[in-house]
Amino acid sequence: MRLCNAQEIMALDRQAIRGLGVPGVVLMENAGRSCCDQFEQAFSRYFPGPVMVVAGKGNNGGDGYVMARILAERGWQVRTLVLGQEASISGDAKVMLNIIRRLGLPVDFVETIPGLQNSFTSEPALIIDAIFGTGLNSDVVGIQAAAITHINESAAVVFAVDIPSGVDSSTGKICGLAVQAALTVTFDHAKIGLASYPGAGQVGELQVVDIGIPQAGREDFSTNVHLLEKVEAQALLPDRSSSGHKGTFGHLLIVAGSPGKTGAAVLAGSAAERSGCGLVTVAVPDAIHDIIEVKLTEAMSCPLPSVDGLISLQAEVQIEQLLTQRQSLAIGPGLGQSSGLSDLIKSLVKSAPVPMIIDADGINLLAGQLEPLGEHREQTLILTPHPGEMSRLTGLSVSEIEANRLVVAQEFAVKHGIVLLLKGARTVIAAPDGRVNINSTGNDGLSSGGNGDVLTGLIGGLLAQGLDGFSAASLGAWLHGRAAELVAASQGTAGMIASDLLCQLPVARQELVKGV
Ligand SMILES: NC(=O)C1=CN([C@@H]2O[C@H](COP(=O)(O)OP(=O)(O)OC[C@H]3O[C@@H](n4cnc5c(N)ncnc54)[C@H](O)[C@@H]3O)[C@@H](O)[C@H]2O)[C@@H](O)CC1
Ligand SMILES: [K+]
Repeated sequence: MRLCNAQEIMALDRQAIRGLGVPGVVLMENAGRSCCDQFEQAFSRYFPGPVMVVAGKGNNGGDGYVMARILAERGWQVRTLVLGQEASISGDAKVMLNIIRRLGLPVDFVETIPGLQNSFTSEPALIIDAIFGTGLNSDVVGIQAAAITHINESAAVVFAVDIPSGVDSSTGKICGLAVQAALTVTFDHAKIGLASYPGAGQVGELQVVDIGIPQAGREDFSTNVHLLEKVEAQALLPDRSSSGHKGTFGHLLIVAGSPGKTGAAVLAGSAAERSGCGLVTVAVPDAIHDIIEVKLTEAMSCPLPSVDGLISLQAEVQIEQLLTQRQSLAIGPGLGQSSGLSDLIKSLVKSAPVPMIIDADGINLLAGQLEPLGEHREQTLILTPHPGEMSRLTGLSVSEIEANRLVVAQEFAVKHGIVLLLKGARTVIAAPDGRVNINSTGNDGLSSGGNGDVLTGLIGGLLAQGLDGFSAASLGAWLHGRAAELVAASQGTAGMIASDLLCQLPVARQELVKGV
């Protein structure tokens, strides 16, 4: 699903209104009416209410006045609370406000927090949040903040117009606080903030409705952010010839593992086997090679020279030799930390002749020394940090990263010319050219050790099958999340372990192949 930011939707509105002459009140009427249709469809069991529309001073409030009028016409008991003086409402919103005033529908204007408290004394069954939409441009304070607190503390079911008030529509950042909605109806396009956490957590069910912005005039409109749903994931599947052999489907080299972390190497190797790639070699420190030999069945293994159990810098020659006959490299899971490993990673980033994915300890080994990222060959480079690793890479705090996941990932990818996959609920995948996918699959069962190793092996395997970095990372994230959903369908999420995902990876892929 295409996602747009506030500027993009405003540009579309402007083009419709100024460029094509579609009156703004027509769009507002359509928006309010579509909201009413969705509202009634979802909440008919609450008929006839009471319903309270809480309106801000802008056009989001204007949509709220339209809803108040249409719902009242349809028999609902509606009253409207405007956060501001009547004289402060202008433009299209004023036109719509005037109509409900002339109709004699109940409207209160409140300017103070004590006034607001009086207005919330009678509890509505349903609240329509029309305080802020795409026009929100700073943290919410004062009466609007108090209104949002009242809405969230109320037992009423909440419907959000366009976006839950307080969520930044361009980023998903919560501007101080935000309405928690049960249903959000948004206009023309889903906004980035509705799909990207933390804002996505405020949305409830999401519906996108047409409000009559013409298709004509959109020729120049392109958005570079997408919600990665099944249809988008399907388009990323690598070609697979039925007459292919193991050499056709690529050979991945995984460099991973250390004493105490053999499982990371095994999980990455096993996931790569389940990715559809033809051959997998797992190269580990010689100190643990015997263990890996026992644990891995289909994948090949290879011992690398080690110091104190960790792969040493001397391994570089052997890795380069192996890479001459491999199509991709995955490095990082369970590697441990040493200065030799740090030098090895930096050197491989610069010289690896194949697409490469770096995860876990591989990322930590790069932290604070990002210069090599700018020197990597023309080959694809993918980094897959969780927010803690992203914090070490960028110097930002985890809360700063989590508050602005999309922008942080996008800026890093563009700045360093790499693919950056930021893990977490709604994983963000950012390309060096600024494109971003927000993954739609997954669940909290993925919040346990080893799942990142599975993702690394899976993406490495997709790279070996010839996908470009952005596609491999995106498809890998989708399949990984979908596999977790399939596991959860039979056993729930608590107690799900990383190896549970392995058998479900081909099932998830098959869903895409078959389009079921
Ligand atoms: N432009 C159009 O043609 C249409 C717009 N529509 C609605 O209009 C909305 C956008 O309307 P607006 O641009 O008027 O903006 P909003 O209604 O989202 O916000 C109202 C105003 O609040 C002010 N504001 C921003 N941040 C604030 C803060 N933290 N504290 C206090 N005040 C703050 C801004 O000046 C803004 O104009 C959309 O979300 C949608 O609901 C729809 O009616 C469809 C048509
Ligand atoms: K809203």
